[in-house]
Amino acid sequence: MGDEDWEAEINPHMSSYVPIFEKDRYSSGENGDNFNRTPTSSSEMDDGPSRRDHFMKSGFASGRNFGNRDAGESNKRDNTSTMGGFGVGKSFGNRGFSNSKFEDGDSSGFWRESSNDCEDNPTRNRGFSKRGGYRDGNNSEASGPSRRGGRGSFRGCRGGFGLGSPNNDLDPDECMQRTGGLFGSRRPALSGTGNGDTSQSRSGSGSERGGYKGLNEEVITGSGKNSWKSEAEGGESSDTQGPKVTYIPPPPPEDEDSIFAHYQTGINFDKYDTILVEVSGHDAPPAILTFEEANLCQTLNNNIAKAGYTKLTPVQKYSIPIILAGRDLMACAQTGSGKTAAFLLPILAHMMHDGITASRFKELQEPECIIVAPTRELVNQIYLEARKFSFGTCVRAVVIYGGTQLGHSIRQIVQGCNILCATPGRLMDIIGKEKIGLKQIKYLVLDEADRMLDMGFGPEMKKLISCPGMPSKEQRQTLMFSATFPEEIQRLAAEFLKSNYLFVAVGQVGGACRDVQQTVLQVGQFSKREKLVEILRNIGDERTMVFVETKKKADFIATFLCQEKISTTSIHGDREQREREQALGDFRCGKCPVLVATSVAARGLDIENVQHVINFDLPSTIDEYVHRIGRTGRCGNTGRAISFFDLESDNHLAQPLVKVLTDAQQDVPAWLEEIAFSTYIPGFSGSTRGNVFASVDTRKGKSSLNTAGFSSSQAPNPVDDESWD
Ligand SMILES: Nc1ncnc2c1ncn2[C@@H]1O[C@H](COP(=O)(O)OP(=O)(O)OP(=O)(O)O)[C@@H](O)[C@H]1O
Repeated sequence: MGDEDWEAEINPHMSSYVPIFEKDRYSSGENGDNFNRTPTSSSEMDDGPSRRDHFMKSGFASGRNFGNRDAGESNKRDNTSTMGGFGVGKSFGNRGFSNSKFEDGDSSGFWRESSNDCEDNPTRNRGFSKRGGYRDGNNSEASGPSRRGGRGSFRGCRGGFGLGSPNNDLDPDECMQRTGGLFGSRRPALSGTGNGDTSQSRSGSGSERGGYKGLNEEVITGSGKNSWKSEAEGGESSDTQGPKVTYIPPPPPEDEDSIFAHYQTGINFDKYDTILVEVSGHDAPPAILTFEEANLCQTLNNNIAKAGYTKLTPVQKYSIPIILAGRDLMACAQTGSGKTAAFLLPILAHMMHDGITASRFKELQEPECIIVAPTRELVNQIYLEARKFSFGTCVRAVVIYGGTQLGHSIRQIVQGCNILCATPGRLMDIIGKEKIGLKQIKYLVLDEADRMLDMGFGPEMKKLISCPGMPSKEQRQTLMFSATFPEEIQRLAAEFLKSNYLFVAVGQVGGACRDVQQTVLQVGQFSKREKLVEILRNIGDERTMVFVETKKKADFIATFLCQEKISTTSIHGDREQREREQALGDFRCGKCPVLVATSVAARGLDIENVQHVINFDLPSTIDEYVHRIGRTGRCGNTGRAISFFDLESDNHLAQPLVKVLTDAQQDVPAWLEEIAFSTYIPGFSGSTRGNVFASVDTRKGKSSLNTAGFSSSQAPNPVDDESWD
């Protein structure tokens, strides 16, 4: 669709959208951080400061930085962003963005920006110009806020302005259903027709960080612009920092069928038996071959059967006896191969055997096990697994994560807590509030351990193990699991583990799951959208995850696809938690078969029937690639991954990509081999010989290669665009 068509579509709707804006839905921030102006009339939306307010309140990202700008600048920004976006009411989500005009001369139309999504980065401010159009580079009109305007507007549709049309929630139009998934979750708060949840965003979006107040939403402003820890620090809200988050996630269904709902293992499940496994370290107990050999109690065996598990996966065969023997473990096994049960089952078995503190109301709970993972959705998934396997036992699992009301987390905990599944920020908050004591900890599990120990979460993890009361590593059992384990991270991990820990490496060279058919296409930045649409049209309704590099791009591409009448939703760190959960729900149930995601969804998520992963943007590291494509082809099922390789930006990935493809016995395009050859990095080994396992135990001093045989120190640092926690 050409630019003109997009404008034609949006403009007739503009006038009817605008008056819906109601000034009294917003309140001013006391610290001037974010929302220090109150619109005085709806017409202010067309110019002046009110628009900034609108953007902030409509869930625009990083309210803090944005809001701190001076009024003059904000006015300019406001002016430039007006038309781009408001679209309220029916099908706004599409139209809000559809007005975005790309003046970059490209047919595919993506902006040229640094993938670094730092809010303060001026280069990022290139974006939507007046009426949402895009101008590249230094064009003053387009610079700064304009793009934000486009985005803010986009969010506005799902946020503050959804009342524009009475049809907003009811429109049976397919697009609207899509946008319901993509945009809908604040509507209830505004319309008062919701479930009583008066959600506030946590992760930016201008809300939790001080930017937005909806009709019946409670906002308590923080003490100033510095009251928020950076997201990279795993910053989490607490009562003293920023506005309160009031989102209370709906409880999961309690009936047995739902608890044990599972998908079928795939045709390649039995092929797991042929995967090579290496255990290193001293005195490793032998692997078990069947669940019976694990000698678990009857209740656990019943739960395993109800979960549909009849046969152990390799990582389970090796890890279960190791954990049962009380050993520390670092386990590296391919995506989707059952690592969660590999640690949950033996921990539960121990708990059942040794006895646990009975669940009862106590202000300070002392769980026996803490499981940490990098994203909210993943930690929730682990909790559901823990709940499933502990069904009918006296073990109580609890989940706490950011973006939800702190009081809710506390209420869950004080009712009793034996296994605590948590994201790091919320965990540290709760420990700080003395709701969790660590004295009884016997098991500390780091899922996606390489991520938990890298620069993003490593400091939080170190804090955790040095918290008062936390048993020393000699006194607790520490377990680490991931599909990737770069060498540097393994070294860091040693600080957490007893020196005699065991290392289990499962899987074929390169770590990518062989059940995923991988294709790499050479697609330039400005042809990507067209290609994406072409592929998605061919795919039809099959569930597809589309990965992009930045949060803004996720919004943009999702909206673009909606406009192309492809039912799409999105998940990324700037979306409110409620929106994230709604998006995942819509994707899981097939309402929106396309999920556009940033790397926040790259790890761990286990969603039935994801048949395709599309790397619209390749990630900056090969490990991330392995995790992303691992969202498909899980548990013996087959899947497909298509990656757009941009010669302008992805050449550094050519070598490790060739290795991953080769190791997974995939076709390697000649052009990719050529690039890999021409960008030769000394020390890189394209050969699979001598590097049979996805990761090797660094204690053997054998190799400095990580997943792709690519030294992590050579790999570029990932651009961390995300709020993970
Ligand atoms: N032995 C088994 N038999 C049948 N299904 C299993 C078995 N073990 C695990 N599964 C199922 O396989 C799926 C993938 O498991 P899980 O999410 O634990 O994988 P993972 O290795 O942690 O993946 P990732 O690396 O992506 O986090 C889940 O749906 C899980 O219930």
